[in-house]
This record gives sequence, C-alpha cells and structure tokens, in this order.
Amino acid sequence: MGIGIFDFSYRTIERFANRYRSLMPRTYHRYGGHLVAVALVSLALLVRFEIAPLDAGLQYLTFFPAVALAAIIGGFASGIIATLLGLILATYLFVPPYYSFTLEGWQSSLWSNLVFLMDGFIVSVSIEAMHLYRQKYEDNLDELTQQITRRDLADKALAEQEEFFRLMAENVEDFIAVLDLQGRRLYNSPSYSRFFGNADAMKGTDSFAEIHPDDRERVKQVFSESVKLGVGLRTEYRFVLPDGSIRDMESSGGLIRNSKGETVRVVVVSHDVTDRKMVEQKINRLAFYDSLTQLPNRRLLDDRLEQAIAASKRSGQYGAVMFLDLDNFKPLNDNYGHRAGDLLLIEVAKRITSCVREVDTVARFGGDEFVVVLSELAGNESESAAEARTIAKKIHAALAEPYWLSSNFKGTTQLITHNNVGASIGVVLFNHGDSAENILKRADKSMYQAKAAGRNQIHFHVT
Ligand SMILES: Nc1nc2c(ncn2[C@@H]2O[C@H](COP(=O)(O)OP(=O)(O)OP(=O)(O)O)[C@@H](O)[C@H]2O)c(=O)[nH]1
Repeated sequence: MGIGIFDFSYRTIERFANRYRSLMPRTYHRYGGHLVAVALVSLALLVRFEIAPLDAGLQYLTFFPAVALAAIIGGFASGIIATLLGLILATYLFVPPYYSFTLEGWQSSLWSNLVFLMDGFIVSVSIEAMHLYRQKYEDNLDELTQQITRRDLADKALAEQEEFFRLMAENVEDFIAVLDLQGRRLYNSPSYSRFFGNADAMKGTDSFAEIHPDDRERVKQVFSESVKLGVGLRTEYRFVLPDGSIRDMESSGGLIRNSKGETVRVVVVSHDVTDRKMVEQKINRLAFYDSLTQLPNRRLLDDRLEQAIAASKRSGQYGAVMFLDLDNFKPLNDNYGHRAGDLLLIEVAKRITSCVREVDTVARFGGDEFVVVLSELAGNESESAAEARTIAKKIHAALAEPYWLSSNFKGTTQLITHNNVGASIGVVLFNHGDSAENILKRADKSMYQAKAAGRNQIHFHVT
C-alpha cells in the first residue's frame, strides 16, 4: 500500500516532469532539471522564510522535498545541485549565528553540513537508482508487451490458417488425408465419407488397406520413397469401396516437417479420376480400336508391328504378318443385310483371336480384311514358316465352322446359318528389321496371290 502510494506519487511527478521537458527545446533538456532545482530550492527558501521559524531546524520539511523533486525531474545532478544550494542557504543565510562565511561558522556547522550533504546525496542517488530501475523495468515491460503482441499475432495467424485449412479440407471435393510416417490415418477430410462411411472413424487405421491389392505394394513403395527423399510424389491407384466397386484415384503428397526439418507427417491430396479415366479410355478406344469388332485398328497395328520388328531384331527370332481377306463376303451382305455382315465380322474377329497367343496382334485392316502379327516364332526361317502355317490353318478351320446370325433383312428378323466362310491368307516372315510398310505390302500381295490361286488358300511370300 505504502509503496503503491509512493509509486503513484512518483509517477505523477514524473508525468509532470516529462510534460515540462516536452515543452522545452531539446538542447535545454539537461539544464531544465537544474533550473527546476534552483526554482524548487528558492521555493523551499520562501516557505521556510515565510512560514517556518528560522530556528526550528525544519530544513528536512522544506529543502529535502525540494531535493527529491529536483532529482525526480532533473535526475541525479539536479538533486545534488538542490542539495548544495539548500545546504548553503539553510546553513549560512538562515541559521543564526552563521549568517556569513566565517571559519568559526564553517567549523561549527561541519558535521551538520556533512549530514545534510550525505542526506541530499542519498536522496539523489536513491531517486536516480529508482529512475534507472523504472527505466529497465519499463524497457522489459515494453519487450514483454511486444513479445506477447507478436505471439498473439502469430497465434491469430495460425488459428486463421487452421480455420482456412479446415474450411478448405471440409468443402473441397478432393480427398485430404494427414498420415503418420507409417501411413496410419491421423485426419481424413469429410469427402472420404462418400467412399468409406464415417470419415472420423477412419482415424488410426491403415491408409493402404482400401487400395486395390494389385496397386498396394507400389503405392507403399512410393510412400516410403517420398518420406525417405523428403519430397512429395504423385501416384495413381485404385480404391476398392466397401460395395466392391472400384474408383481410380490420383494422389500427390506433401511433407510436414518439425522445427529441426525432420519429416513428421505426410499430407496426401487425392482426387477421384474415375470419370476422366473412362473418357480417356473411350477416346483411346476410338483412336486405336475398331468400333465394330473391338480389334486394334490400322494405327495401332502399325505401332504393334513396329514393336514386333524391333523385338525380332533384338532376339533374332522370326515374326510373321498374315494378311487375311474373307472370300465371298459381299453376297452375305447382299442376301441378308449389312447387320448380318456385321455380326459375321464380329464373330470372325473372335475366332481369329482365339487362334493366336496373347503376344500376337489381330487387327481389323478395313472392310473384311484382317491382319495378324505373330511374334517370337523360331530362330530359323523354315521352323518359323511351319509355325505360321500351323496358325493359318487353325484360323482356316475356325472360320469354316458354321455361324448363327440374326438378320433383319427387308423388315423381317430371322436367324440364319452361314457355313464355310473362307479366307485368303498371305503370309510374310520377317526378322531383318524391314519396314512395317514393306512387310504389309508384301503380305497384301501374297493374299491376292492366294485369292488368284482359287481362294481359301495360304500363300507365303517368297524372297
Ligand atoms: N456388313 C459390313 N460389310 C462391310 C463392312 N465393311 C466393308 N463391308 C463390305 O465388305 C465387302 C468387301 O468387298 P470384297 O472383299 O470385294 O467382297 P468379297 O465378296 O469378299 O470379294 P472377294 O474378297 O473377292 O472374295 C463389301 O461389300 C463391303 O461393303 C462392314 O463394316 N460391315
């Protein structure tokens, strides 16, 4: 309480002192305090002279408040000036019988002068110490206030960021997950509920569990590589939903690091690309597959043939191209309609495909023409030719089987049986890295020779 009142008085006086200083030009700040010291001591002198009895020895009630005020306003030097001035005035001008400077007077008042001087000094030093202490305290307080303000601002910015992130995560269509370094889920955005029910219930579960088994190991590898390298990586995979349906996903990772720069969390942002994949597949099919038979078209055939030629060049194994044109196909169209012809072409495509291996290619070249590319035949010509001939014969046999086709010719729908579909087949072997164009030309020529030889024949190109 006592300290409180003192502190309040001190601060009030200091406030006035600051006000006083602010009114003075800057160059007079140092002397302003001294001026106040002189003024205060003069005031004390006046008070003492006018009201206090001269011999009452009440200098402490007049001069020391003046010294204290001078020290508060002007600092230590002003306090000392007030002390010295007070000492001279109190001792030599007003205390009888020492109204003048005499040796006797000086000696008699030595002790009281020294005590007065010491008191003034102690008052001035105490107030100066308080000045310094307060200054330091205020500086610390300033620093503390600034720190708190900075922390408040940082906290506010963080809270705003978190709110922004939360709003973003909870309102985007994308899937946002925060995982620990083992791939366990720490957070899943509400969008996950669309796939797996309650997103909150996913907390702590294995994030790889719902990935298609065929993709799981690859995704795990990408995840650990991303953590190891310290960079987020993109990957594609499939989710298997609880109802067994499959969604194509595309994900990219981001890493959260601690203050030491170590990775502590992985943020994965994924989006459902199922629809895009379907459109891509559709476009791809339209660009590279025949819409009627679903076989590769000429464009894809060229590509597959180039690959087969390159592989043959590397391995030294022969490959073969068969050019196949159906015999007497036109009458089927004419007699039973285009639809019946279409159905036959679809069935022919299936039967040819069933005669070859996975590595081989069956393409629809156009109309009733098909091309078969056989890869990885034998290492010598005769053996390869024998293999190709076996496959060509197999195709002949498969095509010769009866067909049951539905026809709606001239407004009536009927089921027809079509027998003995023949095909003229021209065969070319390759292994020297000849161009795809030349190989196809030769195969086409051989097919015409097979036709010329009476149809339903196999003709090998002879070099
Ligand atoms: N139904 C159907 N017919 C087609 C299609 N593309 C071509 N054609 C027909 O297939 C026939 C092919 O003509 P050709 O090969 O000369 O007829 P072909 O009777 O087999 O004659 P050869 O080959 O000499 O035995 C034409 O009548 C075309 O209109 C198709 O996509 N669907």
